[in-house]
Amino acid sequence: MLMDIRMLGCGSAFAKEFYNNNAIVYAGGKKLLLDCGTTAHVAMRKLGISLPELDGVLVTHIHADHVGGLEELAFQMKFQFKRRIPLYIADTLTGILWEHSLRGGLEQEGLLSLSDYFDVRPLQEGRPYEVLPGLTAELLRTPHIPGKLSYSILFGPSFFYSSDMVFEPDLLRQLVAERGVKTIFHDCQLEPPGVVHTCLPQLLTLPEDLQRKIYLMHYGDDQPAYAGRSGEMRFVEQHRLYSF
Ligand SMILES: O=c1ccn([C@@H]2O[C@@H]3COP(=O)(O)O[C@H]3[C@H]2O)c(=O)[nH]1
Ligand SMILES: [Zn+2]
Ligand SMILES: [Zn+2]
Repeated sequence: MLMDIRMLGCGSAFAKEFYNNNAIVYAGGKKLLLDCGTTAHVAMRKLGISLPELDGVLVTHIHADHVGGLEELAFQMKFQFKRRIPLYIADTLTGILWEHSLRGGLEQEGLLSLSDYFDVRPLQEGRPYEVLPGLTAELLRTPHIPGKLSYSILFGPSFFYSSDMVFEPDLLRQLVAERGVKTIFHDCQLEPPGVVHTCLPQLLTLPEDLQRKIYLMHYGDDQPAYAGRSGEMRFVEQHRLYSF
């Protein structure tokens, strides 16, 4: 077994029935928090996961449903648990995360940078890094919002986790054909048009053998109405443990 993954939430940014689309990745007996949105701390509490259990946090891009819980993570780790947790993030995003998102809350006398709170591990796109024992993560820049950096992740040899991204059918085909990807967790806006996300009707145009590899996440509160309407693709269930 390569890795396990449990979504803390599968909801879109504004979903109220589902938590933010964040996850815990398990490998080698360790835990990686994958994005840390506004609802991440409540969702972890529901699952009985306490912050000292985390062995790292990886951030895909800077939207509140993916980074809105980082201030609490930083403060709790700094002052309550007295630990600098590894923060894996694209090298292009470290400055933006601090200057445009976290600095307002975290900066104080003696604490002037991201590194004062986190053990920052900048990742270069296209290179694999060991983020948990025996598990690598490779960032792939994928399009989301015009002018905004966002990175999807290839875990190990065969698990692709989309960040928020627009429909990129050629990339999905290439990942399977050339990179050996066997499983894809993909964001999915249920109703078109897919302007900054991939929407379900677009994913339904993919060939069935590719659809069978895809699990849908980052969906809206109306997801139950789509049961049986996702072709060969399955919806990820939040809090369920998946092994790949
Ligand atoms: O140009 C824009 C920018 C943003 N948005 C909305 O804001 C949300 C931010 O989080 P998200 O990336 O999960 O989803 C985004 C969309 O729902 C949008 O519709 N168009
Ligand atoms: Zn999002
Ligand atoms: Zn986003």
